[in-house]
This record gives sequence, structure tokens and C-alpha cells, in this order.
Amino acid sequence: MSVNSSVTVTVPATTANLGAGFDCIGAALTLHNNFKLTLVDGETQIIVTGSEAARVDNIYKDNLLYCAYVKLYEHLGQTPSPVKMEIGLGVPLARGLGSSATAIVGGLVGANILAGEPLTQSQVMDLAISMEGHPDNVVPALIGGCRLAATGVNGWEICDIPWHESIVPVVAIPDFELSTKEARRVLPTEVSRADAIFNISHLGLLLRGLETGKTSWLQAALQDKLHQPYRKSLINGYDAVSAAAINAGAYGMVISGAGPTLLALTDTSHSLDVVAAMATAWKEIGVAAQVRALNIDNDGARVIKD
Ligand SMILES: Nc1ncnc2c1ncn2[C@@H]1O[C@H](COP(=O)(O)OP(=O)(O)OP(=O)(O)O)[C@@H](O)[C@H]1O
Ligand SMILES: N[C@@H](CCO)C(=O)O
Repeated sequence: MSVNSSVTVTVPATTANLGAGFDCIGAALTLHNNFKLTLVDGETQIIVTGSEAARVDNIYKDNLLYCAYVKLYEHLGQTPSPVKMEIGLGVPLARGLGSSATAIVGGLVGANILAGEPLTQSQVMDLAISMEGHPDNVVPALIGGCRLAATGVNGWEICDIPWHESIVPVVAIPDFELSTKEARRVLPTEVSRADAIFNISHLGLLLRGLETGKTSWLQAALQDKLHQPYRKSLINGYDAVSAAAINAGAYGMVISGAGPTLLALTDTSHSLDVVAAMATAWKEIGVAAQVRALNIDNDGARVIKD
């Protein structure tokens, strides 16, 4: 495409793991980043807007959106053109809501469109998974909904996980960051057979709980032994916010992605109470947090017309 060609891609935030589904399940949420890519004649430049704009790398070679843009052209064996990248931030950074996945997916999808769509969505997905290192954020960010990814015979198998319409995801986003790198560093490299069995059984329960909305299955399902026991001490107030959410009627609470955002699942009749209870619990121990009831984004990354 020629100079001045442009594309704007909107990409949803994602919540990964959902407790027992460490590194394999995630859901897209109704919170978005917008990325406008315009081919230019001169220097590549990055312009970021939004309340956390100052925290995004504005040296373009370090910026994840730019790295993803370059990755796609390298995959095609082509030299990327200079580009103006305008980032409209709606997803808080390094909070466990898949901000890095939005940048990877936005850069790859935008570059693929500017290059004339040589890659299929599934090829873009493979590149995104290889950049992120695990599939649970980039897959729902790209195709929307709640998705489980597993290695198949010939590449990744992606499974759609039905999400009962009565289940509301509530995210409590504190004002401190926790990088995924740091939150992965505290995890053990080996786990016991008992813990593996615990997670296999609870993930099964979670999938059926999400599909049916059955209370007792969801209450039991939102437990995990592979990552949360090691990470919760990195999140000041985890136990207090969890108890508050459950007392207000949530099925349970988990760490969203690598944290520090906490995710409660509740039903439509309790969602306002759960939002208020989580906000109060964090406020009482001096942590400022934004708490919001969201919906599942079933569309994933999409092009916005100017
Ligand atoms: N809109 C963006 N544009 C460019 N880079 C971004 C953008 N959003 C995030 N990043 C990069 O991703 C980093 C955050 O990634 P990290 O994996 O630590 O957190 P996360 O993706 O928000 O959380 P999680 O993976 O737990 O859901 C930021 O520090 C920044 O380098
Ligand atoms: N599954 C990942 C999600 C965060 O990128 C983790 O929990 O580390």
C-alpha cells in the first residue's frame, strides 16, 4: 500500500487463566485499545493518548506495537515502511488485563491489512502466540469470546467456551503495576501430582460452570493450585478483596492474568453489590482501585472505519 494508507484497529482487553486454566484459557472483555497505523514518507513515530500514555515506550524500536508490525513484515520477507502509530489507551498497562496482547494483536492485524492481507487469521494468531509466549490473552484478543487453546496435531486447537449470559465479570484494577515477567518468576517449575489433579478437575468444572451458570459448580471451580498460591502475596489486599466479593454474592474471585487486577464472577443480580464491596475492601487498606462490571467482547480485534 502507498504512503498515507492507514488502518485503525480496536483490540479488547483480556482476562487470562480464570483460576484453574493457567496459560490456556482467557476471555475478551469490553474494554479496548485503539491503534491507528498510517504509512508515512519520513520517520516512524509513536503518539500515545490516554491517562497512562506516559508509561508506554515512545522510543519506537522498543514499542511492542511497532515490534509486532515489524514481525509481520519480517515473516513475509519484506522491509516494513516507516509508519505513524497512534495509540489510544483504554486498557491499563501491566495490570493483568492483556495490555501486551492488545499491542501484539493490534500491530500484527494492522500490518497484515496494510500489506494487503497476505496472512489468514489463523496465521496471524500463530505469530501472536509466538510473540506473547502463551496463547491465553492473544487468542481471545484476536477472535473474541472465551477461548481455550491447546497444542493440536498440526498446530494450535482453539476451542470456544460458551459463557452463560447470567455470568458477569467484575474487574478490580488497583493503581499499582505487576509485570507478567515478575509474576511468572515466583512460580515453581514443577508441581505435585495432587496439585495437577486439582487443577484438571477444577478446569473441567469451570468449563461446565461457565456454560450452565450453575452456582455450586462455579463456586467450587474458581480455585487453583498452579499459580495463585504463589502470586497472591504480590497483591496487597488479595484476601480482603476476595472475602468482600464472596460476601457480596460473587461465585468466587481469581487473579486476572498475572495480576494485580482481581476478577470476580457473579450474576446479574449481585454485580452492583460486588463492585461496591471490592472497591470498599481495597479502599479500607489504602489501595486506590477502579472496579467495573464488564461484558464479554465476542468480536475480538476489528477494523474501525475513519
Ligand atoms: N498499548 C500498548 N502499546 C505498546 N506497548 C504496550 C501497550 N500496552 C502494553 N504494552 C507493553 O506491554 C507491557 C505490559 O505487559 P505485561 O505482560 O507485563 O502486562 P499485561 O499484558 O498488561 O498483563 P497480563 O499479561 O498479565 O494480562 C507494558 O509495560 C508495555 O511494554
Ligand atoms: N497465563 C499468563 C497470563 C499473563 O500474561 C500468566 O498468568 O502468567
